[in-house]
Amino acid sequence: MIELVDIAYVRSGAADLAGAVRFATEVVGLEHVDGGEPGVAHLRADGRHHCLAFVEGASGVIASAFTVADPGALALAETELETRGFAVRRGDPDEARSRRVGEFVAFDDPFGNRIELVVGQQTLARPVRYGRGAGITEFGHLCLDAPDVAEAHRFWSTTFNARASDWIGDAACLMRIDEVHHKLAVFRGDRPGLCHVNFQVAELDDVFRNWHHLQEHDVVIEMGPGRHPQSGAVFLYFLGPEGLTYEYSYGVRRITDEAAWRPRYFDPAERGSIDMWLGPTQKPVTQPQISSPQLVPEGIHP
Ligand SMILES: O=C(O)c1cccc(O)c1O
Ligand SMILES: [Fe+2]
Repeated sequence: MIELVDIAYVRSGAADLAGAVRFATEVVGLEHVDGGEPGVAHLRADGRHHCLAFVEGASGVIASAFTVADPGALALAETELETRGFAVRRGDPDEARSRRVGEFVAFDDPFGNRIELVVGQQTLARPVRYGRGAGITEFGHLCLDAPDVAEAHRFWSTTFNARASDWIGDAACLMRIDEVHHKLAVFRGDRPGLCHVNFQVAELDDVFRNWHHLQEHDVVIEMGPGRHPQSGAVFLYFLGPEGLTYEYSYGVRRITDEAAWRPRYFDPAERGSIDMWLGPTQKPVTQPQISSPQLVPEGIHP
């Protein structure tokens, strides 16, 4: 079993790189860390050098990354994935540099989501220069799509150390890799892709201030403000450029008594199973996984 220590970043293709960066900084509130790398923009939310990278090119998610403990753990992970029949590719030094990691490997999950396992993700010592006072405190979680959520849970909980914290029937599984209620979620969707990236905010008020700010800037609100009964977080989903859905949330549950926690099974047909405030619900837009032919420069295919 491979131990995931944390989420690291999402890498996403942007047809309009400047527009994606403008939205991520001025609307979402992230910092643009200028890495002097043409065609790549790094966005920062917390101590990590970045948790979101836009790469100029076709829109779509390129990869979602998780941290493992150290190079030894990464080498073991590589072997373990190969033993389980996955094609694994080691990133080359230029690719690792662009990701601000020491080393990484890439593979596709059983549903076609490109996953990267990394070690040595850079931390920046200086405080985050948030693009706007949205109240962001950290990169909270990422959510992938898969056609079979139970199968996705089986994959993440047997190959990796992910544990189900809660289920929304066969529509979603929320999984933890540390005390946070979930750092990884899988939503049911026909095709692989990134359902959303989540940023935690400091106060309840931030969610509502951000809601007004988004409305003033004509941003498409996909769902919320509402409260998820699973993590207990107050949330707001909204659609950014390039088909990327962002979520702000406040007040995510921490599971401190690991042995005592039992996952709950919410009924997706119950009104309120995703929003206790019974707001209008719709599945957030998924940013499709970039298909492998377009991935050649970035991809794992020889
Ligand atoms: O925070 C949650 O509990 C949650 C529940 C359903 C869907 C989500 O995206 C969530 O973040
Ligand atoms: Fe979420």
